[in-house]
Amino acid sequence: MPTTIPALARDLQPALQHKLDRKTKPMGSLGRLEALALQLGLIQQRLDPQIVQPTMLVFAGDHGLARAGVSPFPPEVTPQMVLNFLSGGAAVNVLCRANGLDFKVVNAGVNYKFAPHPLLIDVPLAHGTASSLDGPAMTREQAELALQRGADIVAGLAAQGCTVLALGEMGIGNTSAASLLMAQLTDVPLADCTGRGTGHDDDGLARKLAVLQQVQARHASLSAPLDILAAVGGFEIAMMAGAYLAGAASGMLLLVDGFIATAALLVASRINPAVLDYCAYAHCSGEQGHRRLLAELSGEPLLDLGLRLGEGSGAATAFPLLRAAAAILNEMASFESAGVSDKDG
Ligand SMILES: Cc1cc2ncn([C@H]3O[C@H](COP(=O)(O)O)[C@@H](O)[C@H]3O)c2cc1C
Ligand SMILES: O=C(O)c1cccnc1
Repeated sequence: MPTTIPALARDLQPALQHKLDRKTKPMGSLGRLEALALQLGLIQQRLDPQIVQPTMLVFAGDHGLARAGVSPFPPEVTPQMVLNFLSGGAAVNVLCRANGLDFKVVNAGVNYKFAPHPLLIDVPLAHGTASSLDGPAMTREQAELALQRGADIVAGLAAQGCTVLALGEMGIGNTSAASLLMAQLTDVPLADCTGRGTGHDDDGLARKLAVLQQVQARHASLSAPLDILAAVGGFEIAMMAGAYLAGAASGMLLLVDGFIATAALLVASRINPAVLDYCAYAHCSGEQGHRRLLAELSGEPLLDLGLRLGEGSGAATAFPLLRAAAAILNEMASFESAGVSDKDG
């Protein structure tokens, strides 16, 4: 498991800032696009950062807890949606095509036997996690293996030259796992970490919270991030945590999606906080808890569109902002090159 993530070297910051400041615009007038450009330059350690083979990986896994009624949707939707991803019809497919991201699905542990497919990376750890109501969702060994598999997939992308990685997820019941992870790894009360997921009404939300309180009580004694991850799952979240760590270790910019993707990042950041230097936060999800979770990580979302889907849909939507940031740095004229007068002369 890659635990060595180089701290972001800041030596290039003055030169990058100067390059941005000499562009034909009032200083700072491109706002957060300038901050994004600076971050991309620092991550790549170059004044002309390049977006190469930007890739969306959607990790899918089933959750034993889903049988306890924590989601309004049945667990069968997880494999059905994976098949939808493979045929290119889901929201994330459409948004990746619209915005020029490569797309792959990772079977991290879905309760289904998939036929081989060019878009599928089929590396399941099991046919879904056990219910965290009855015991740990997975063994500690499975959690470690999941981190490693996620990391290995991303190391493969890095070898192909990928510089921007977005992660998405699919797994009925996974807002529950994400809420439990957040409550256990931060000081935020479980009720503030728990939302409507795929659309619970008030009664459904109350039932979900009651189940999650039982799960939390069962695992309350745990404090090590890997133990907590193993206790509440899921396989897709664990592989995403490993993927973030490997992406940072390879010097990729990591585009973070919604509530579940950010919960996976929270786990990764408790393993190695340096991962956070490599992250840009695509959006603030409508899911209760996400705004607070972003604040815990000091993450400022780029967009706030009321999206509450997951799959990587928010990351795919925000990706063009990254292209815009790189284009500003690489293609805009400077006061000198364009012969435009700067203020005071
Ligand atoms: C058709 C459909 C497509 C989805 N795409 C993402 N999710 C999202 O909903 C699930 C989490 O919500 P909960 O915890 O309430 O089950 C995840 O699979 C997530 O990615 C979907 C959910 C559904 C029903
Ligand atoms: O923000 C998310 O990732 C999210 C929110 C609701 C349901 N599924 C995912």
